[in-house]
Amino acid sequence: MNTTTHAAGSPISGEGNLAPSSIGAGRATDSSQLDTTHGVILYLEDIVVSFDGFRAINKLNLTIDKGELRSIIGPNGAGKTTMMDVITGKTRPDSGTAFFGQTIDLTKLNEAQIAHAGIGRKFQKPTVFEQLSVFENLELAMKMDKGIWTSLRAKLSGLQRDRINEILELIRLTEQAQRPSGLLSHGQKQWLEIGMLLMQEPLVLLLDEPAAGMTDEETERSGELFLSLAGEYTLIVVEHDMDFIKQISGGRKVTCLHEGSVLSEGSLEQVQNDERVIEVYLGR
Ligand SMILES: Nc1ncnc2c1ncn2[C@@H]1O[C@H](COP(=O)(O)OP(=O)(O)OP(=O)(O)O)[C@@H](O)[C@H]1O
Repeated sequence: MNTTTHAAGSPISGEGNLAPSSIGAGRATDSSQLDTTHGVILYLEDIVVSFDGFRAINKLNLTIDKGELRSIIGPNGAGKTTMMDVITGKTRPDSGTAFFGQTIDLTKLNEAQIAHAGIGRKFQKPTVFEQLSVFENLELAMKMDKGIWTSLRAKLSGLQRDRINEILELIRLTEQAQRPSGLLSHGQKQWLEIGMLLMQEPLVLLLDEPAAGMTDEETERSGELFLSLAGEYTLIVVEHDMDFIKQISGGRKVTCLHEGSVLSEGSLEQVQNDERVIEVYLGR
């Protein structure tokens, strides 16, 4: 489920009218400024989110290490979207602890402040500026805080141009740089949006069902992209496509949510063989 508004759970709005939904409102924290002394970049403890008395998140505990590529799975309604809403400040938890690094209390910040601190989110539906070229979309993402038209008119420095070219390579859209982004395939739009997130130099990227609607080839390319980003960035990927999870997880941890808390966590093999996961999610 990908609601943009919440009936309860203390909605905190903050997205501008012109900005695509994945774009945060400013520069990210320098990675050297974030205190990850114990290797932990995101720490959720006993998080509870209720909607009219129903606990969508029920004493959720989750610890993500810096540089991790964590896959989150679970049946519909397990609380995956709500968990991301809590991390990004879209929904304020009723109770519990949520820390970014050792010192940044996410429950005290709004969406824009959290984006600024270095947590970027990509929603399922690509929201690029279709009339603008791929290059211009990346350019805008970098300079969003100045406003759209000022941004487009302002001259790029050599360093900024290099950065855009670097991202174009990474998302494999160098050859499409001058094309209007509306002409890209669904998969290419998704990569462009990831590129737009990267322009803001986030430390953590939250990705909601990134493989949805992609061809097999695009899905595989996305997997390669995520694997190349892990380490330098921390990625949290919510996904239902088990082949994709298999590609990106390797020996990495996978978390299965159910009824608002962690049902199982471990390697994909461990989670897939967990009787409780088979029961509620994977089936026999
Ligand atoms: N704004 C809301 N008001 C009331 N109930 C809500 C609201 N948002 C989510 N819920 C409920 O909370 C539970 C968790 O929903 P959530 O969208 O987080 O699950 P999910 O794991 O992301 O599911 P899916 O895989 O279908 O996207 C569901 O039962 C959902 O109906």
